[in-house]
Amino acid sequence: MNEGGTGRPDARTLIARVLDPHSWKSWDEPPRDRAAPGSDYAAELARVRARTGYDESVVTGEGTLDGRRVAVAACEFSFLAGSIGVAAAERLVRAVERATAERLPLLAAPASGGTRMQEGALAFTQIIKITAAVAAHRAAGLPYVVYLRHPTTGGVLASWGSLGHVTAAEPGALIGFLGPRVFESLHGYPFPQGVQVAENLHALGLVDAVVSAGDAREVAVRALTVLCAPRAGLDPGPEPEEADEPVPAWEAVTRSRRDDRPGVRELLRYGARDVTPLRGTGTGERDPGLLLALARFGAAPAVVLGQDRRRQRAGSPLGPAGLRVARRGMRLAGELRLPLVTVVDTSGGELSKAAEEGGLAAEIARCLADLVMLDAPTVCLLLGEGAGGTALALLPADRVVCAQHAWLSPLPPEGASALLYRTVDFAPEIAAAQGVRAADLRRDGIVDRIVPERPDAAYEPEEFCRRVGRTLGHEIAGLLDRPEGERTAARFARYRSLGS
Ligand SMILES: CC(C)(COP(=O)(O)OP(=O)(O)OC[C@H]1O[C@@H](n2cnc3c(N)ncnc32)[C@H](O)[C@@H]1OP(=O)(O)O)[C@@H](O)C(=O)NCCC(=O)NCCSC(=O)CC(=O)O
Repeated sequence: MNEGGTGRPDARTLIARVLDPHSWKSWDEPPRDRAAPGSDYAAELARVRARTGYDESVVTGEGTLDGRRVAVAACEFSFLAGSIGVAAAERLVRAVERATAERLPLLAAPASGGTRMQEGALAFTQIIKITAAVAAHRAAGLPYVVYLRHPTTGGVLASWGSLGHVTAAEPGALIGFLGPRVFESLHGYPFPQGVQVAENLHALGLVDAVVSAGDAREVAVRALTVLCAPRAGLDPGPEPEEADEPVPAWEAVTRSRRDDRPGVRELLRYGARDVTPLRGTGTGERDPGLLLALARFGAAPAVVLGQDRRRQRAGSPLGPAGLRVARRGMRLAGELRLPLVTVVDTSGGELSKAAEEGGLAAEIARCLADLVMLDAPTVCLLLGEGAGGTALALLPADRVVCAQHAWLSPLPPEGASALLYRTVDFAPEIAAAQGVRAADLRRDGIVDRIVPERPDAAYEPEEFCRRVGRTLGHEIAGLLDRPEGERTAARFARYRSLGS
């Protein structure tokens, strides 16, 4: 076991820690060096090979992870800083192509100084073929999970390091495009501290998690349990219970606003399993009001994107970034043909200069468009409040499930009252007149199923969340058993016929 005196595992040690014991099989063939015989570079390669026991900066192969066959590509930093020349790139690309051909999920663990300087421009362009191979793997609907290790820089971060469906990073790892040593030599002063650090990238929504090498196995197992879950033949369980007693509209509105009403976090805690939270857009934007996660409801896998009412109330109203996070979830679901569960629970979107300038209305439009067009089974859960365009943005699913006291309305009832009568006093009457309740929504073909509250989700949060989880699992299993074309045609017909 070589920790290189850094406390960080080398490539082989990391692979042995993550995969099932004795399951590793190398795919590596001897590298075809670009170094001219007798050159300094050839001598350097020979020295590094003798010193490290690695024949190149990249190690590839397969093994099992909790019994599941996976392909693996990892960098070895002690070998010329994990830099990527033609031979390393060729090895990497062959492994990605083999993973695609054999329909294996791919785990990548880069740690690199980027393009290998000794090989110049041709090495630089290898980034393209690596990216193309990873893109083709993803386009084949196969999961790609990345663990960014210390340090990951340059063209490696700008290609296979940044293309994961899920991306974790090593604690304290230096992760940045520009090598800080290069920056300092060029400019004469150091690059700002605390920028190119895993924790900062996590805070900003550029990576999903910061995970020690010791915990990487568990995180990968959990993510793949969802990403690789069967997409057909799931047991839908018994027919879920339904609520048939309509409640007065204003009662539903007031109950939906209780502080102790369970939200999307409680739903994931009590009603789901194998939850992997994802962070932000993955491209540097986040919004605490929108939670994104992988999870399972019973056996049914899902990408969950949920409006977190508590976070919204605590000063993070749902803005355009939140809807861009939601659209990341939609892309993930579409690419991997994973069922999508959207959770609506919002008293309305952010009303501010920043939200307007950030394109809130346009993001609502793009969410609606992405969701109605999505090539994946979709279920919407109306969980509580459902006011305005940011609620509607997550609604148009194949199936819509509504909690008994949830509601949907173009504005909060107080806003509608103010709009019509210049006072909020008529909110209860307006709520009743606008047909916002679960029973009204079902009558109008907007909702398919109402989940009972006994008598209020706030009184029975755990049991209510389990009931909702069972209902979502049932709906997903039913959708997965329908041919995709039929499912999307039905979705179109459903929303085309609203009101007609
Ligand atoms: C990655 C690092 C932060 C690691 O710093 P450390 O202090 O841990 O290690 P170090 O700098 O001593 O590097 C270890 C050894 O690897 C060598 N080394 C580092 N990066 C290399 C590279 N890309 N090609 C060839 N050798 C490289 C160093 O010269 C050194 O050699 P020796 O031990 O013999 O002294 C730093 O090396 C660095 O800033 N590298 C440059 C990163 C970068 O800007 N890459 C962009 C490349 S162009 C690219 O990738 C394309 C693009 O940007 O789009």
